[in-house]
Amino acid sequence: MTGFPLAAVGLHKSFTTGRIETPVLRGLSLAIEPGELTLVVGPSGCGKSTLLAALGGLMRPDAGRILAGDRDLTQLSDRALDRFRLESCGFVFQGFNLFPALNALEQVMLPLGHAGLDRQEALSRAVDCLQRVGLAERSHLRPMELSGGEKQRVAVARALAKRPALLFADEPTSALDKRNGHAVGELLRACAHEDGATVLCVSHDPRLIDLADRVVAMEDGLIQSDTIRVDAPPSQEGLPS
Ligand SMILES: Nc1ncnc2c1ncn2[C@@H]1O[C@H](COP(=O)(O)OP(=O)(O)OP(=O)(O)O)[C@@H](O)[C@H]1O
Repeated sequence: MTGFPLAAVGLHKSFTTGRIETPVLRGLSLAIEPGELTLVVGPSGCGKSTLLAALGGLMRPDAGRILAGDRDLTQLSDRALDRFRLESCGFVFQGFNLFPALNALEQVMLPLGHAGLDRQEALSRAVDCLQRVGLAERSHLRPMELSGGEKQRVAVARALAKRPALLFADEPTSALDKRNGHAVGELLRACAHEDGATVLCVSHDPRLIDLADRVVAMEDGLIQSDTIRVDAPPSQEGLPS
């Protein structure tokens, strides 16, 4: 699905633990575009995941607006926000969020069923995406039988299979070796460049900087720098299956 512009306008978010209120986003504004892989980098705790959660409609900010195409997510009811996520968003979470009882193929197929695809189409997309992340031979295995890196690749396949307009990935290569990390980065980039999705990725991984169209650096809940990259990406290495 082709993406659409997404913008945070003056976002504020604080978390309160006991009596201590910690401001995490401090009036942050950022606009990202379809067809681009935007990478958000910055020190641990600076608010990257909080920004991603807000832009993906997973968390409501305390103040500010989130414009997704022609909608302001902060004005939507919980139900409308759930629908927005279901229809438009794919997520790769830091903790992978896989279901213990499902094998890799079922993990990828499940959200496709929720999105209304028939079983045959869901199966064909799931098989294709598991192959693209190099897991064709391991699609019958459950999370407890998979390595951390394999689980992460299942989570990536699940998000890609949905062909979302907006793709959010939080540290999607943290458990991956050089080759698989690069290949997942290439897949995120292809999702933006070939499918036209709006792709936002949060990462410490320097391999992704080379693949990103734009690198946004955060510090203390604000944008510190915003760099459009013009370098040609390295060639695709492909994945073992
Ligand atoms: N639900 C929450 N309740 C309380 N504090 C939270 C919550 N979520 C995040 N925080 C705090 O907000 C701050 C920013 O967290 P966030 O996960 O956005 O940072 P980050 O830049 O993504 O960090 P990392 O690179 O380590 O993942 C941290 O101090 C974190 O402890």
